[in-house]
Amino acid sequence: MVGVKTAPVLSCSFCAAAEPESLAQETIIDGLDPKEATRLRRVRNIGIAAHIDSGKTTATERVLFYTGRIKSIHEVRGKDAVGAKMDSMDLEREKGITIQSAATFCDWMKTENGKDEKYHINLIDTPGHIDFTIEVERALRVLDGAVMILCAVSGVQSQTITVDRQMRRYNVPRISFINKMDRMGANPFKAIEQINHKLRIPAAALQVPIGTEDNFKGVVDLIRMKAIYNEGSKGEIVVEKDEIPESVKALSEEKRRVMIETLADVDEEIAEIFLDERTPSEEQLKAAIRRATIALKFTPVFIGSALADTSIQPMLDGVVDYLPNPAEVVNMALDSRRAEAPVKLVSYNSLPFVGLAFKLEESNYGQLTYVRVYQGTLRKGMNVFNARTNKKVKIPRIVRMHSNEMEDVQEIGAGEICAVFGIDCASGDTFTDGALNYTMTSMFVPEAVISLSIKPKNSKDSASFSKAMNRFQREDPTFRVHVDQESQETIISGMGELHLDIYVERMRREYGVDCETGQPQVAYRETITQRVPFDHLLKKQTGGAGDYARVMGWMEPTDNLEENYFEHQISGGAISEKFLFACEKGFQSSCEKGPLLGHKVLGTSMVINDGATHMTDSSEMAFKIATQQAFRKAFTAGKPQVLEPLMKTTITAPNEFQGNIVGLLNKRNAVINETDIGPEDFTLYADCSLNSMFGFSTQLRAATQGKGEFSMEFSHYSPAPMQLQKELIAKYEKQQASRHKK
Ligand SMILES: Nc1nc2c(ncn2[C@@H]2O[C@H](COP(=O)(O)OP(=O)(O)OP(=O)(O)O)[C@@H](O)[C@H]2O)c(=O)[nH]1
Repeated sequence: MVGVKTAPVLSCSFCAAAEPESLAQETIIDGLDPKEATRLRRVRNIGIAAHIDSGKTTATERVLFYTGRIKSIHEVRGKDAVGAKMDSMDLEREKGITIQSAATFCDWMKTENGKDEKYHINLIDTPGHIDFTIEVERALRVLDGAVMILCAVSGVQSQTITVDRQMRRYNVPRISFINKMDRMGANPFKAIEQINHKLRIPAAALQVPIGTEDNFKGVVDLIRMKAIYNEGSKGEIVVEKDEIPESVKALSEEKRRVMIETLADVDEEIAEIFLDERTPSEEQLKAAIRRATIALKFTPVFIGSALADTSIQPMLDGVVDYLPNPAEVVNMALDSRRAEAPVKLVSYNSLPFVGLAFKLEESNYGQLTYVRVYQGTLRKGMNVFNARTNKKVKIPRIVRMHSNEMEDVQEIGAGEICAVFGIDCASGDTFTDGALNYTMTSMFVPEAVISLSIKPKNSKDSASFSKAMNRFQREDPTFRVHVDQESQETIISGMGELHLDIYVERMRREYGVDCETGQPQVAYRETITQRVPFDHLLKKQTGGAGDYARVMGWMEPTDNLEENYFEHQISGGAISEKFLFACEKGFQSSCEKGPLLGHKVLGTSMVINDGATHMTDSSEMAFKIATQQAFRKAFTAGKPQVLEPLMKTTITAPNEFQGNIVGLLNKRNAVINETDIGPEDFTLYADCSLNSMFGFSTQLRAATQGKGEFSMEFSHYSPAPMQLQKELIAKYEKQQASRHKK
């Protein structure tokens, strides 16, 4: 069985088109040329994703140290004030949070059957905070597997649930690592129980801890039944002992049984062995764990403490043993020459090149584009085609990234990740060598839900301000900038307050521009609820050439609240193609700023089915304006309403606070969809309007003695309560009136 990796939009059509049988044929590594197979077998592209502060960066620091990529370990917010390698931005080091995902690579020597085998691991450390979720999305889009880190005390937290959703969206197999075993109250089995029940993915420990908290010394490997300890000042020496300490012998036997039982539920071979009451061999167990993990049916769980330098190396062995190599994941593209038919990409160096630009970053040497090579080889000096723009570009320089440092390389093979300089493109563009016309589906970009007005305090900084805005927008598809035509204010929008704050701060630090910002605003939408016919004539005769355009048709709500739609049904040539195009432009620009509040229009369609043109007075401008005027009139007559963003909200807290939290949510008119009550903690899933969630974190803290936490993710737009609509409209009208007076 193989994992099929697609972006969400196309997953259904791909699943329908791709029979598992035929997929398997082309992706079984043994079918490849033996040299390619050996190379690919030793490559892993993985990401590390988790709830905020679970220890992703701390664990990555150990991985880099043990694989020899860095010479010493520096802690996140450590006393030496250096900061972890992967948090390379000053702001990240100060705040101790990861903002941008950082890519690196390392080689891991694994001893197999007494022989040392070298594995090449491309690794991306992603941010935990929901506001930087696009970084996780784009990493998961191009990675073949992931390590999901959980805290041994907190277990599955609100953001773990979001990360879980993202991993499912891109069909990413995962191993789990329960970190912070040295903390007071550490309980890995509670966390495993939560993975099973809250995330609903079968999980079982492959290890049992030897001691906990201050006494955490190592782990028992349940497959080989050996004790594993770390020695040396930084845990760099792994010591294996056949002797399992008496204190954990019974627990190890019990958890080994649980591991086999869990595997028997998800793997046929182990199920048979289990039913025959035989004992599976080490090889059988490892093969079953690998099969089930890659098939997304199971997650093996490792246990350790990154800060205490304990049991990181076995987790790295787990990456190699249980996460897929690039040939074991099916990646699909669409063939534009064959009506966008789905095609499988094969990680063969000798095939025509196909790569995906998944992340852009401004560096001191120009724009850096991260590329995942899915097929063929990317060589320095070669010409590649951007499938979106059809433009040819030469690849001047290829580097492998090591956080903010880079290493030049001549070429990069299929299944690998690199960065290139000097190509102009957008995030999500597909590149090919021109022989193929393939495009890859791009990643899911969540809606921006918060906006604020911004301007430089000092007008002399305008040029740097624009430069920074352009750069941030190119790099981050969830960060948007526009100028409000009426107020002439620059408005930035993004995923949350922290997201926008970070950009304001980066503007100051990286470009020396201090900014003034307005109050954060919710990104409302406007829509109509009724079908309205229109017949609008624009006619101006003021001497000389006049303006003439007549447009007829109707406007109505669309079935979904996801987009707007324009169509013309003109047959007799009453309006020419050129003018119809101007009408469409008029419609699009009207949708940018709705009549009710000046927010974007959503879920509205316009059909033009008749009209009139004047021989001399009609122009594109006249038709554009006529359409805008018709839009305004029809929209106002179509019982318009304000839509507000509803957020999928996940809250976790100890059980005793359930009443308080339900009270808080009721006050906000939230819809509680589900509550999971565990032995100590509960998780509550609700839809809340973003507007009602300002200040929620402070109230949640107060209501739970600081023990509750929550995360929010945009879900959909829904009509705002009548009272709020009235207030918002009245406020907007007042603003408009005072603007016109001025
Ligand atoms: N006790 C203990 N603390 C740890 C461990 N691992 C990490 N920490 C601490 O937890 C805090 C967060 O660690 P990070 O590595 O920054 O976590 P992160 O998941 O990368 O954080 P974000 O990227 O901001 O989400 C830091 O203060 C670490 O020192 C551990 O094994 N034990």
